[in-house]
Amino acid sequence: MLSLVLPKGSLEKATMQLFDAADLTVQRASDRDYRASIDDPRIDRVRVLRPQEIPTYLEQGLFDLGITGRDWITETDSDVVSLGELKYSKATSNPVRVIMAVPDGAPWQRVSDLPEGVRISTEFPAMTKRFLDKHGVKAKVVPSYGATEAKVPDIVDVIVDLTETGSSLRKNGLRILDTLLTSYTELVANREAYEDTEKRAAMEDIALLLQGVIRARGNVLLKLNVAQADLKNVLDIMPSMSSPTVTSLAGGESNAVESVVAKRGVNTLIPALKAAGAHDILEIPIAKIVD
Ligand SMILES: Nc1ncnc2c1ncn2[C@@H]1O[C@H](COP(=O)(O)OP(=O)(O)OP(=O)(O)O)[C@@H](O)[C@H]1O
Ligand SMILES: O=P(O)(O)OC[C@H]1O[C@H](OP(=O)(O)OP(=O)(O)O)[C@H](O)[C@@H]1O
Ligand SMILES: [Mg+2]
Repeated sequence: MLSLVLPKGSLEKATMQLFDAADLTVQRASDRDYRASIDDPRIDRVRVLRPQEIPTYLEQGLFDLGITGRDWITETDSDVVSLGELKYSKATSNPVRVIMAVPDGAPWQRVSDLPEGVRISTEFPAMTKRFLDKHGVKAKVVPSYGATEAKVPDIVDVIVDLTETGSSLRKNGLRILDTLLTSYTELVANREAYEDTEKRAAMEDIALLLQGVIRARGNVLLKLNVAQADLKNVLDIMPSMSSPTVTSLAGGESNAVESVVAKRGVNTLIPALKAAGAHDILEIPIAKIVD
């Protein structure tokens, strides 16, 4: 029923992993296979394409639903409907930023310091021109097709590029002057398809599954048993999403407690729970959390 377009490149691996974890496994013969399928009654066609082109194809109605970065939606100024941010990038769950950067030793401290005729290389010429206009800077914007950091200081004076971990900027001796955009990966739809009741329901189902996986990341389920006398001590230190579930065990003075907790911190939490009187402690991975 829905046609779906997924990003090739930086987001490809993380997107395939997300769909797999959402029980929407993308089937394809190899990573060179750009026509894929998903064994799901709501999805009838899957294509893998460059994220730069995805907003335009969605706007034109060539696909109903897709995944791309907010950076390319902004750059192409496409009229699409967002079904929400999906919090993952190439390497982390943090957003990427479109930044303006200059060599460490450059004399400029802010955008308005840039002299007339300054040369700027970028994969985002439209966004860069809008930003320069806002700051009243007249520059020569040169389109880049990648490896943008390598072009300063000899080919251009300034770059506008993406940064995620900051490692490319550090390796190339660059300093951030300003941020043009903070960009998450997004689930986006064609406007007309989104207005169709059945298609919208299918899109929302898919969004729910994908968000459920993202929400579960970094969390685990802890289950334990504790005697009635120690219950309060255990509950005092047990974190939870809302409040821990407490069930009394058959025939006695003992309780089972379960709670969703952040994985980070479990290394200190489990010994603390044990010291507070908990026993039979289980740590269980969670596939999805749907609010
Ligand atoms: N660390 C990252 N570096 C680059 N893009 C990222 C990163 N994390 C997420 N993205 C997103 O992935 C998309 C990158 O698209 P792009 O077409 O440039 O792919 P690419 O992987 O950079 O391809 P190539 O390696 O050929 O440059 C953008 O929407 C961008 O926001
Ligand atoms: O902050 P970081 O974690 O270092 O990530 C940002 C880098 O990743 C992207 O490059 P990409 O791999 O797309 O290569 P390209 O420049 O050739 O497009 C982007 O253009 C930056 O160079
Ligand atoms: Mg790139």
